[in-house]
Amino acid sequence: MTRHLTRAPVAASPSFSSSGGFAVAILGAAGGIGQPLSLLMKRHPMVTSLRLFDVAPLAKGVAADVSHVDSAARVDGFVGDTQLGAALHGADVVLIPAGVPRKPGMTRDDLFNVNAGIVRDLTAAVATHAPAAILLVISNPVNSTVPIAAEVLKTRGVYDPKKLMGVTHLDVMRARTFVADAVGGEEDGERRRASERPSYDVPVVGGHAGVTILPLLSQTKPFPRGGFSEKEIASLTDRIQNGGTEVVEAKAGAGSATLSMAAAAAEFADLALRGLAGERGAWGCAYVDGGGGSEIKARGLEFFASKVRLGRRGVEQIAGLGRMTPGERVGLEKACEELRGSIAKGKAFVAAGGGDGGGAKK
Ligand SMILES: NC(=O)c1ccc[n+]([C@@H]2O[C@H](COP(=O)([O-])OP(=O)(O)OC[C@H]3O[C@@H](n4cnc5c(N)ncnc54)[C@H](O)[C@@H]3O)[C@@H](O)[C@H]2O)c1
Ligand SMILES: O=C(O)C[C@H](O)C(=O)O
Repeated sequence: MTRHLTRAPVAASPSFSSSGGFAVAILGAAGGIGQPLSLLMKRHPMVTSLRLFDVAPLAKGVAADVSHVDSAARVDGFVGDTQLGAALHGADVVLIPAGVPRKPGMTRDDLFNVNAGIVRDLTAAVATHAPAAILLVISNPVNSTVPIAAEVLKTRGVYDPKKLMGVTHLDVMRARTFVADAVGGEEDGERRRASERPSYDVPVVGGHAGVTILPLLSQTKPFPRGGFSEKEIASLTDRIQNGGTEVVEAKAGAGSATLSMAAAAAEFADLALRGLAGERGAWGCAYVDGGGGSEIKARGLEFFASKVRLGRRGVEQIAGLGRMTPGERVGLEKACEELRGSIAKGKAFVAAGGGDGGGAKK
């Protein structure tokens, strides 16, 4: 473990919640997402301990680098299985962006063979060293990696469905951006001043892959004057569902979304931290156990992305799907059908291999 102090060391307590701050661990901190996410979490005013873990030795360099940013958080770098337990010990929030990203032509499910084992093993370590932490899974395919994490936590007897979330917030961020661009536009080629740019909230439910990404444009707030035309609905839905592929193709083999993902993960982690601190009104969309409420439960789907309110115990309230248009209902059918298979695949993976977590039991 390499320790970088940017302020006087805080007391060696497993959790700093009582002193007004939180301990955050990032597993996969040396990666494309992990690095900018480390920077953003270092700047978060509620973070007093930031643990940066990776199998790559670069995690120590990232920790050294980020530690020079002038904020309260103590930054520690950890490398390899033997340091994973120390990285996790007492963490309040654990973010997992570890795993391989897509290349052009691949689906997120094509990452399953590599990333399923990574998420399984890291979750096993979380179960041992930070069983009460809020666990935010970024690694793809999220629709399957979250069920994998749940099964591992169940095997270890520490599963709290309120504390496990798949991070789908990038879909929400994209929806906000694309809707604002479409509705606000740029007039006469002149760039609007930032203060004039309209801002919209669009719930995105379902999951995080292709047709499972279901933007509920009819629930956009504030609802744009004049609404959306059928053509706009079709093109916005398509762009939100394929935003990830747009970036994968633009990066041409060098990876997938990293910077926007780090921004989205940091924004979602902020909601989780605010919830932990007891703030009311920390609502966001995430892929959770029981998501979508009774309508989705009746379909037998255990996981679904929907609007959730975050609080001291993690997910404290799950919103129903609300009124949907006939077109959104068609989308819901497609999303549920695909999700059923992805969830089953994740669960079967753990059932076949056990939830013991291979090499990362520490
Ligand atoms: N949820 C989302 O919206 C979303 C968005 C973008 C990317 N992703 C996913 O996030 C993952 C990471 O993407 P990236 O671009 O950062 O990839 P990357 O290859 O740049 O970084 C991954 C990092 O994980 C590390 N790693 C691998 N195995 C590990 C282990 N067992 N323990 C700790 N660290 C380990 C690697 O060393 C590397 O530093 C991918 O699966 C990608 O598909 C998800
Ligand atoms: O598209 C990917 O593979 C990465 C991520 O899931 C995204 O939506 O950007």
